[in-house]
Amino acid sequence: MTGAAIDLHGIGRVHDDETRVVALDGVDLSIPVGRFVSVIGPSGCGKSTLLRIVAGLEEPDAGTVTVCGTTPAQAAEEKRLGLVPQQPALLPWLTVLGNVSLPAKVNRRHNREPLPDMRELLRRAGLGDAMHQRPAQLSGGMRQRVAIVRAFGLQPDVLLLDEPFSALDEFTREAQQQELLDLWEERGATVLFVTHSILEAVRLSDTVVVMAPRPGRIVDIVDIDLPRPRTQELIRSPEFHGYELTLRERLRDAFEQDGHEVAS
Ligand SMILES: Nc1ncnc2c1ncn2[C@@H]1O[C@H](COP(=O)(O)OP(=O)(O)OP(=O)(O)O)[C@@H](O)[C@H]1O
Repeated sequence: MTGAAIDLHGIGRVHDDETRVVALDGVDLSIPVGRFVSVIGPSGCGKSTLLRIVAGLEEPDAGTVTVCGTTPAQAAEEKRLGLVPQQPALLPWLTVLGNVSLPAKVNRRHNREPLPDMRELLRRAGLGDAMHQRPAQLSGGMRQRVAIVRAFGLQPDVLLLDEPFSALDEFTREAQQQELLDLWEERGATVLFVTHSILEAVRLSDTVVVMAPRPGRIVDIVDIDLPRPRTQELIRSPEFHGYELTLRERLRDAFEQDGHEVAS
């Protein structure tokens, strides 16, 4: 597949409760195949709504959305789409191995590539010893890692992740970021990744999309023109720091537009 993996044109979404919050307004975004794109922005600027629309879990009120050249519903049906939500929804009565294996067992996949070895994926995610435990026996961070392995296990063309590492301590977070990058590079998947962390966005992404709230919209798109792998040395470099500063400025603008005062 070539061209855009995700294409959004004029996306609008108003939540139809009494608040009539304009969660998204006039969102245009085209993400080429294989790109790693992060979305950052103040709380409530519509990041999760955007992800849910791409995942086909919510319908936009305006505009069009295409995923892998088709509708989100069709892409999801064909298992081209994987979603890691903010709260991992694991089945409590299944073991970790059972949880990550289930989607591939119950769904027909769009291609005939052999399924990955789930045990191996779990070991790589540091969950080898937890394979036969149930979700209730795991920490929040471990549950989130199970959700990531489950999404990757389906080998989707497009992977959507909503703040997947926010519950992890710093070192586990770094290890999981690396694991995600390794899987992304191996698979050539397109990734749309929501985060609140500027460092995480610069470390992982080809492109960072900055959003602002009320109405939720895209205010900037910044390409991260840094080589990979993004080593600790690179992370400490002036070039890396320059991108962090740029994004911090753009985010500050987004906060101020939302009526917040930001200390300098
Ligand atoms: N189901 C819903 N019903 C009504 N309003 C909603 C609903 N879901 C989200 N909203 C509102 O839409 C706006 C965008 O919400 P969304 O969750 O997409 O933001 P976000 O940028 O992901 O926030 P956060 O960073 O806090 O997760 C917010 O004002 C939120 O209150």
